[in-house]
Amino acid sequence: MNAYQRGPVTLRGQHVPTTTTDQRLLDNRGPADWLHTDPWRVMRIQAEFVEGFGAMAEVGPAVSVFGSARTKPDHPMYALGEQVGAELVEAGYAVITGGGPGSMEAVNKGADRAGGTSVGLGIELPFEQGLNSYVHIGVNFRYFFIRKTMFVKYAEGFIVLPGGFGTFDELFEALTLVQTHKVTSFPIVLIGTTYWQGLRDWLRDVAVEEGTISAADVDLLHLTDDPQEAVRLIRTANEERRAHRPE
Ligand SMILES: C/C(=C\CNc1ncnc2c1ncn2[C@@H]1O[C@H](COP(=O)(O)O)[C@@H](O)[C@H]1O)CO
Repeated sequence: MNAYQRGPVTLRGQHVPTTTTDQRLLDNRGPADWLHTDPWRVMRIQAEFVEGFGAMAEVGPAVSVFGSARTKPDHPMYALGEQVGAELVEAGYAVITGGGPGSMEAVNKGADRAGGTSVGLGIELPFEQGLNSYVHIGVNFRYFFIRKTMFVKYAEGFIVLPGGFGTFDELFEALTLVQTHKVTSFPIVLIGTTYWQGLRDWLRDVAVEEGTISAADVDLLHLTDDPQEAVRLIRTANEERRAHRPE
C-alpha cells in the first residue's frame, strides 16, 4: 500500500489526504475543518503560552490570590479581599487574580487603589463577564491549564479567600505542586478561619488518619482572618528562602 508522508507522520489507504498541505494553505475556498483538529490546537496552545509568558515577564514579585466569583461587593469578604490586595502592594508584591468578579475584583481593586500592579488572568467561559475594571495587565485564556501555569509560575505565594469549586481547584493545584516539590515551597495562606477550618480538620482527622496524606502536608496550609498576617507569612517565608539560596 502506498505511503503518504506528512513530516514524521506516515499515512496509508483511506488516511491519505486528497489534498496537500500547501494546497489547503493556499486555497481559501477549502473546508475549514482542519482548523479544529488537535494538531492545530497545539499551535493555539503554544501561542497562548507565548502570549501569557510575554505579558507576565516583567510583572516582578507577585502573589496569586484565589477566591469566589460570587462574593458581592457588600459582603464582608469583599472588603477583606480589597485589604488583601492593598497589603500585598504595600509589601511590594504585584497581585494576580482570575480577573473576574467577586473576590477577584475586590483584590484587584485593593491593589489598584494602593497604586500597585494588578494582574487578571481571565478564562473564556460560556457565561463570560470579561475582566474586571481594576485589572491593569489582563490576559484572557482559552485553556484552563495554561492559565494555571501562569498563576503558579509568577507567584511567590498563594492567598486563598473563601470560594467554591474553582477556588478549590486552584488551592489543590498549588498544594499538590508544593507537596510533590514540583515548585518551590511557597506559602499557601487560607483567609477565613470559619470557612476553612472544617477542611483542615477533615484533612487531619480523615485524610491523615487514613494515611492518604502525611501530617506534615496539613502544615502546608496556614489559616488566618488577618490579611496583614497573611502577607507577613508570605514575606517572611520569601525572605528566608532568599537568605538561604545558594549563591
Ligand atoms: C460565576 C461568574 C463568573 C465566572 N467568572 C470567572 N472569571 C474568572 N475566573 C473565574 C471565574 N469563575 C471562576 N474563576 C476562577 O475560579 C476561582 C473562583 O471560582 P469559584 O468557584 O467561584 O470559587 C477564581 O479564583 C478564578 O480564578 C458569575 O458570578
